[in-house]
Amino acid sequence: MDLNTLVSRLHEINAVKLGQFKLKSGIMSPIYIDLRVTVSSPVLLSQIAEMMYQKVSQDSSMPPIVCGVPYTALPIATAMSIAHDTPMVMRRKEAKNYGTAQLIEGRYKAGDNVLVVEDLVTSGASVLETVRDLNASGLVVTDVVVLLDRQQGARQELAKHGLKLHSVITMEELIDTLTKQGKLDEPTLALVNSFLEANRAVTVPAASQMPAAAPAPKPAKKYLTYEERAKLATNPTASKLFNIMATKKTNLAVAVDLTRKQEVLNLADSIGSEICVLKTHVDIIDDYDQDFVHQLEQIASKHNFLIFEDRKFADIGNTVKYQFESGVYHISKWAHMVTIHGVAGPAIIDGFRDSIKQTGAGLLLLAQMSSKGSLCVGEYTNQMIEMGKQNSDAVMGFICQERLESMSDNFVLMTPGIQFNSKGDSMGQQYNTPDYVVKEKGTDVIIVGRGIYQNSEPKSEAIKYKQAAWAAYESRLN
Ligand SMILES: O=c1ccn([C@@H]2O[C@H](COP(=O)(O)O)[C@@H](O)[C@H]2O)c(=O)[nH]1
Repeated sequence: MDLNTLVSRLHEINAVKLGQFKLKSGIMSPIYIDLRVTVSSPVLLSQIAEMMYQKVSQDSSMPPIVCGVPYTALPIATAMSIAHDTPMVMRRKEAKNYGTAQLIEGRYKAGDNVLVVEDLVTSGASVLETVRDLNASGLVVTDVVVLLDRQQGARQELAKHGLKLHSVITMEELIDTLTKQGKLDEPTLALVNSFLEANRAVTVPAASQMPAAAPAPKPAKKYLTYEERAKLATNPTASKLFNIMATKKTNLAVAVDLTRKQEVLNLADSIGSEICVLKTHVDIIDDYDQDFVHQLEQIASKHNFLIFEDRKFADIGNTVKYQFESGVYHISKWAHMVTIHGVAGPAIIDGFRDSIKQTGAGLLLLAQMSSKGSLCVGEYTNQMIEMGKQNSDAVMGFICQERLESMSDNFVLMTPGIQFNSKGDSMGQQYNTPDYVVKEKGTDVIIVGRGIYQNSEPKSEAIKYKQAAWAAYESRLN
């Protein structure tokens, strides 16, 4: 099929849309190419796949495996794979948290070269996300093929990572052809041209960034040290916490769920040398006042630990802003980190931005919970991880029960529901041991409550938890 026919067919099936459209990069565009509709035109879909295959074969040698960028390019890659008997692998957008938990599905071996197939590119961000996961699984990517290059910086961005972009048609060619076919009127043409001129380079969002100059792919190292993670952290409190853990050799956080302020302060001072974080629920303290916070801050700086208010915010952005900054507790003034649920959607994070900009505090997203029958599982968990990745300046990590493959090393993983000698309580709490969650499940910080503060010797019990969690961390490095 020639380009003229291709453009006609795309126009006929309404894949070329004119109006105002928000692109993945966030910019508004007067033209939008929606190749998802091609799934309803199988002959055209297979012709598109063939044109893309031929394009790569002309310019380079065709890699032996194809991988479509989810989701629009999956049918294109599948059509190419079937027509040429070229094996395909599939990248999951989020690793599943059951079964094999693979990010890349299909049969392959480290070092195999994969052609990345995408419908179109603007900044190149989606392609880079897929390349990053393929690389992390030991696969090599040298070539990327798209139907349409929007000519907004992707070619240059991909080249920085050693990736050659092949495109069947460019935006200029598409516009030119539509104009010649009488499908673009003068005012629209002027609008599209000035948009393209003003948006020659669209920035790749931080979440899609890969190290410049694509590294020689090698199987990912499983565990980094906390010192190394401190350097990767994208939130200042995450970095601080990794450093405190490395310096004090402790990955123990204690949940002090006591109801009198003096009890909390006494325990904080007694176990302060053993912990990296002290977790509070200030709304359960009967005699809470600002003096309590003042004293707790002094104890925290004396022993070099961080204060974590486990408030579990869950409302709309505007409300959580007040809950965080105002009221009786003024949490934003003293808490180094707080927990939030994602049920309200990602805009909840905007409620914290003003404060966080000033203090560098961190948000912990509840990706999983320790209680029986928790609804924070499966796709919800995946969405929380994605929310964290999209806001990695504000989000320092996750409350979770296991390290999932999609949780990158810049995040701190904190796990409640820890006791040596109990499996749970009568109200749904479930317990695991420090060794199980840190070594077997790969999380970073254990959060222990009643196992320590209800013990008759809380300090010596804290030392036992600290030693067990640290030994689990050290042994997973080997
Ligand atoms: O999934 C979650 C999230 C938070 N928590 C909190 O951790 C402590 C655990 O206390 P224990 O006495 O060790 O059971 C408590 O403050 C919870 O609010 C959790 O348990 N599970």
